[in-house]
Amino acid sequence: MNIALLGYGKMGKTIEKIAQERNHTVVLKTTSSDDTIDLTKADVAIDFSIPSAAYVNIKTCIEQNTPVISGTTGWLHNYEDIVKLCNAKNGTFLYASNFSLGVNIFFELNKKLSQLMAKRSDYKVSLEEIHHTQKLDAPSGTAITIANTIIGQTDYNNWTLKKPALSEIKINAKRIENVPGTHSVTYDSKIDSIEIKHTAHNRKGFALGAIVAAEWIATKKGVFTMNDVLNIG
Ligand SMILES: NC(=O)C1=CN([C@@H]2O[C@H](COP(=O)(O)OP(=O)(O)OC[C@H]3O[C@@H](n4cnc5c(N)ncnc54)[C@H](OP(=O)(O)O)[C@@H]3O)[C@@H](O)[C@H]2O)C=CC1
Ligand SMILES: O=C(O)C1=N[C@H](C(=O)O)C[C@H](O)C1
Repeated sequence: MNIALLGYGKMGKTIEKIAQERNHTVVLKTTSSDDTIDLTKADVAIDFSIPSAAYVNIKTCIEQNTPVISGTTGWLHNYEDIVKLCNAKNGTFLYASNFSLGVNIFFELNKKLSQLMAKRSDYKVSLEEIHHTQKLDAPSGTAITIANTIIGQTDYNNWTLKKPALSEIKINAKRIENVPGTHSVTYDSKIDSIEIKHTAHNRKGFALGAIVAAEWIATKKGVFTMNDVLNIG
């Protein structure tokens, strides 16, 4: 498969290595210094760029009729626009806040736990995410996915980085040098605590998941999620 990498930073470089190990060819790499994207040679595009660039990158892929997956976080206020464009152009698009298999299993645990805790008003939920200090957005896209799942299953109606109201989920976003990504969900009562936690030891899980998703969407049409790729959920 010929792959275009939109964004060639920490993730772009890790994805390139895994793509080559799986006998794919990287035919294009773009960074902040590229004004144009020519996808003529690409079978699929993978966007891991920055929040302010992702929308244009994804839109360009759809307009050039190239299946695109995006792992960039912090641009989701434009997600519905992309879905509309993709459907109108009969294109192919997949977004995931986290491509790693481990986190996608963790998402399912979070869903099940939130169902079990839904009516347990003696427990208060909170989230913590820890990432490296270069990260541009807070909270992480993964933490937002986790919080939205809990909101969908319980009486919580919002998440916040600030002091939470009773109906809000507090997200603690910590920035520590070199941490690839750690997420935990804690339910606290006066009697005990229940915690689930995922710790990424490096970026290989994110990158492998992105390549597997790119292989999967290359021949499909529509808007997809990692649940479609991994057949879970
Ligand atoms: N969904 C998931 O599983 C994961 C998501 N992420 C997300 O992926 C994104 C990238 O992460 P990471 O690789 O660590 O970040 P980096 O900062 O290491 O890399 C970002 C890259 O994007 C490039 N870039 C900036 N503007 C543009 C543009 N207009 N077009 C194309 N490329 C551009 C930068 O170029 P330059 O060097 O010139 O500035 C750089 O190469 C983040 O949003 C992060 O949250 C990260 C890990 C996993
Ligand atoms: O910026 C990162 O590094 C990561 N970003 C994603 C997020 O915001 O959830 C996924 C992963 O945790 C690493």
